[in-house]
Amino acid sequence: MLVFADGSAVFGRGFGAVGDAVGELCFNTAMTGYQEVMTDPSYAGQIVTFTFPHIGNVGTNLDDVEADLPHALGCVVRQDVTEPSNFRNVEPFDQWMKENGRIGLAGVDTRALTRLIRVKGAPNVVIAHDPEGRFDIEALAARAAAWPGLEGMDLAIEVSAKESRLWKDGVWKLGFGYGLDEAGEERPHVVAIDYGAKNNIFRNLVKAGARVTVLPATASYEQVMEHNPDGVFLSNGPGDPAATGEYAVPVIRKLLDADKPVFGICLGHQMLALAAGAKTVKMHQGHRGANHPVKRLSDGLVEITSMNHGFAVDADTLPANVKPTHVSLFDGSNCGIELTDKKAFSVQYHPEASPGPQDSFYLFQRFVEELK
Ligand SMILES: NC(=O)CC[C@H](N)C(=O)O
Repeated sequence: MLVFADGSAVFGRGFGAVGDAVGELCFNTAMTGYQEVMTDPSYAGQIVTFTFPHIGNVGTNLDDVEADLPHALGCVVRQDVTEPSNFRNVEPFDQWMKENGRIGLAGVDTRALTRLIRVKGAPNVVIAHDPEGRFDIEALAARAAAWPGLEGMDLAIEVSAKESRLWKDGVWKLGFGYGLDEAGEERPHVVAIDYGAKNNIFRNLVKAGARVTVLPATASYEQVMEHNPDGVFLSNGPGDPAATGEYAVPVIRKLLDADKPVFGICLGHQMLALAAGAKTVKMHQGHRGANHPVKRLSDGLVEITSMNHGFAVDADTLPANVKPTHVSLFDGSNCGIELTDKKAFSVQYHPEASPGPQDSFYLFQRFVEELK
C-alpha cells in the first residue's frame, strides 16, 4: 500500500521486495525505459508512478541501466507485471526489483494518482509491502508526515561515485552492446563531476569524441585541475540543488573564474545557475517523461526531450551575464542557460535520453567540438 501523511491510503498488489520506504511520490509519463528510470540516480528519495500501464513486460537486462543499482525506492504501476517478452530479457522485472530491495505496487488506478499529484503537488508517502497485509496505517502515516521532504535535502553526495575513474563505454549498438572506447590521448579531455550521473551521459560524451574521467561530487577545484581538463561536465543528480552546500557550487565558481569550459545537465544545470548567481525553486509536480517539448530560443526550433526534475532555475533571478537559451513549452519554465562572458552552458532536460528521443544529442557534439 501507499500511505499519505494525512492517513489516507491506496491499496494494490505488492511485488518486488517486502518492506517499506518513505519518499516523495512523483509520476513519469514515458512509454519506454522503466529500467533506465528506476536506475537513474536522480530518483533517489522518490517513488515513481508510471502512467504507462504496461511496466515490466520486457523484463530487465544488463544493458539498460543508468547506474549499478536502482535508485528509485519503488514504483507504482497499473497492470500486474507479466511474463517478460523480449529477446534481451535476462530477469523478470518483479524479481529484479526484489533482488535490489525495491518495492512495487501493482493494480493501482495510476491515472487517479497522477491527477492527485497534479492537483496537490508531489506528496511524501510510505510505500509498504507485506504479503500478510499487516499494516499499521497510523504509524506509516506518521512516518510520511515526519519525513522532511526533498526541499533542503542533499542527496547527490550519497549517490555520487566515491572514487575517480576513467570512463570507457560508447553508446549502445544492436549486436555490439556498448563497445569500448578506442579513444587516444589526443581526444579532448572532459572531467565529469558525478553528482549522481546517468551512464548514458558519459557514453554520449565518448561518442561525441571526448576522453572522459569521472570524479566524485566532492572533488575540489584543485583535484579537478590536477586532471588537466579541457572542459568540465556537471552531471544530473538527486535532491535539492541549493542544498549541495560547500562541495559543489563554490568549486563550479572557481572553474568559471579559471575560464574552464563547462557543460551541465539537470542538477548540473541548476548548480551552474546557482554558481552564476541565480536561484532555484521547488516545482509543484515536476517534469518527468520522455516527450516534453522545449523551445530553443536562438532559432525557435522545438526539441522533444526527456525530463526528470522537481526543482527549476527561477528565470527571474538570472543575472545580466546569463542568457536563457531554452524554455519549456508545457509551463514556460527555464530549460537552458548560457553565460555570455564564459564558455559555459547547461540544460534542464536530458539530452542523453535513456529513455527518450535523440533530438538533443547535438549538445554533446557542440561541447566536444568547442573543446577541440
Ligand atoms: N535529474 C536531475 O538531475 C534532477 C535534478 C534535481 N534533483 C531536481 O529534481 O530537479
